[in-house]
Amino acid sequence: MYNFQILAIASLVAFAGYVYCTLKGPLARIPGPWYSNWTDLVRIYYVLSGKGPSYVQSLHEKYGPLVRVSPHSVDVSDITAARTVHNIKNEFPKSSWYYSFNSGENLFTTTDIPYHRRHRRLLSGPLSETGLKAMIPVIDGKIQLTIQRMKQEMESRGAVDILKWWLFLTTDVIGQLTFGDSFNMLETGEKNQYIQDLEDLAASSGLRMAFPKLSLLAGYLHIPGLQNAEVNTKRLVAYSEESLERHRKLVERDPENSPATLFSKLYKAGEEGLSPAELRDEAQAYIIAGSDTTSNTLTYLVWSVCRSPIIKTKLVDELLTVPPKFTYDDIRDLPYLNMVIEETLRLYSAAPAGLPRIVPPGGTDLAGHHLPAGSTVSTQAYSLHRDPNVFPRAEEFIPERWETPTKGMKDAFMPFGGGSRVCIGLHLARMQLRLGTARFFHTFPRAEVSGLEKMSDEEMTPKLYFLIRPQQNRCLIRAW
Ligand code: HEM
Repeated sequence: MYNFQILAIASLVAFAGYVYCTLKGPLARIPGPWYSNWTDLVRIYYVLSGKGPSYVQSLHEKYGPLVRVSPHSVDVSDITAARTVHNIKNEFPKSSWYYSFNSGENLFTTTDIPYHRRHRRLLSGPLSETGLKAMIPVIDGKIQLTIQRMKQEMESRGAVDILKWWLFLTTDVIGQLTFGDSFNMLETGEKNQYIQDLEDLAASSGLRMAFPKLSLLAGYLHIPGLQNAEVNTKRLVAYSEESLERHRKLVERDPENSPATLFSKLYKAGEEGLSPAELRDEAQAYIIAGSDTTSNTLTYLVWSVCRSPIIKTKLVDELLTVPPKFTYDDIRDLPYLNMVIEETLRLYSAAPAGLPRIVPPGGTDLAGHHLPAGSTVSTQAYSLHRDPNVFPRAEEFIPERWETPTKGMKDAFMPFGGGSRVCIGLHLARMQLRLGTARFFHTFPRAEVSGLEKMSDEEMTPKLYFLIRPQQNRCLIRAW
């Protein structure tokens, strides 16, 4: 009986301590729903249902620009605060959550600032606009092949699944530019093992990101999605190692005649290059970050344009002003084409969810509140791009809003992130978006949304995971 009393008192004291710490916790005074002070489970529920960003946006609408989303993290939608968090000096490092992507340590996942600086310095040149010039013929060749394959599918099926073909395009492009060897999905019309593995990984990514610590134990716990992640990752790593080694040997043997890649000049290790293991892990980052992002953007762009005859006519009329055998230089600066791209990146940001960062030593003041060192602060493009004061009629697709963008619009626009961790592939992405859109509407000026196979507009309401995607993973267009 005596022992029971001691246990009861100890439990009561522990519980009171927990309540006290929670109510006096460092983020307890930040506005937010009461439960977010106690548990992360509600947020996780929405993340797993593909509604994380819209849930956080609903909290901003209710509680203001800084909102507590879990006991240890906040999200900020204030534009000045977002630019402070994503600054060029890397003062708010990425949180270790990025390691749950299971792609090793690379430019995208690393939290180590000196490592990031060195890799970014070495990898930026080939992905700059100038560095990419030499790659344009390869990229354009693959885009023209994509259009040809779309035409064939249109003839045999009566509609084209543009999501499928844009994904084959962007994956073949990044494969070619990374390994010097395409995945040949445009040619075969099928996904290979590498892409299957990537897709399986993406399917379990919600679970891994919602419960990052669980994925570390995946080898010991028999949880279906998580266990496969280990197998998929091993196969992806092996593929990258073999492909890079093959290309490295080719470059050694015949440097003049081997296909140039984004890594060609980095094969030598040491200060001026990256080791084989480092290159392998960067290859993973490129393939993962450089495929679905661009293909989903192209898909939402074509679908949005096809839904509006006025927008489509304006775009097609502009494309008729360039020579029939146009090159990238002919279309690069077409005003309306670029407005359509900006509006797609705003409304259908490929990476709409929170980008978590750690508050540096000394803490910080954001949007009128103090955040202590070590807490997690996120910003999400989904909210920044829907600020009604900056983007009136924010839920509507209006390319014309980019005709004379205000400073507020430019500051709030963060589809590629910002500061020192801004997307390194943004020039490559823009190149594919411009050429892909121009070639598509030049070839199919009367394209419209198809109703074949029960395709509906509701299907295109995006699932909002870390990346955006249509509900049924397809988008049928009558391309003619
Ligand atoms: C429309 C297409 C794309 C979108 C919307 C997009 C979006 C983003 C965003 C939002 C980030 C920042 C993530 C963060 O701060 O947590 C990022 C980083 C990154 N992206 Fe992209 N991306 C696109 C295309 C590409 C392509 C084609 C590549 C291929 C090279 C790529 C490679 C990367 C890498 C390596 C990083 C990490 C950069 C660093 O931390 O220094 N992305 N991207």
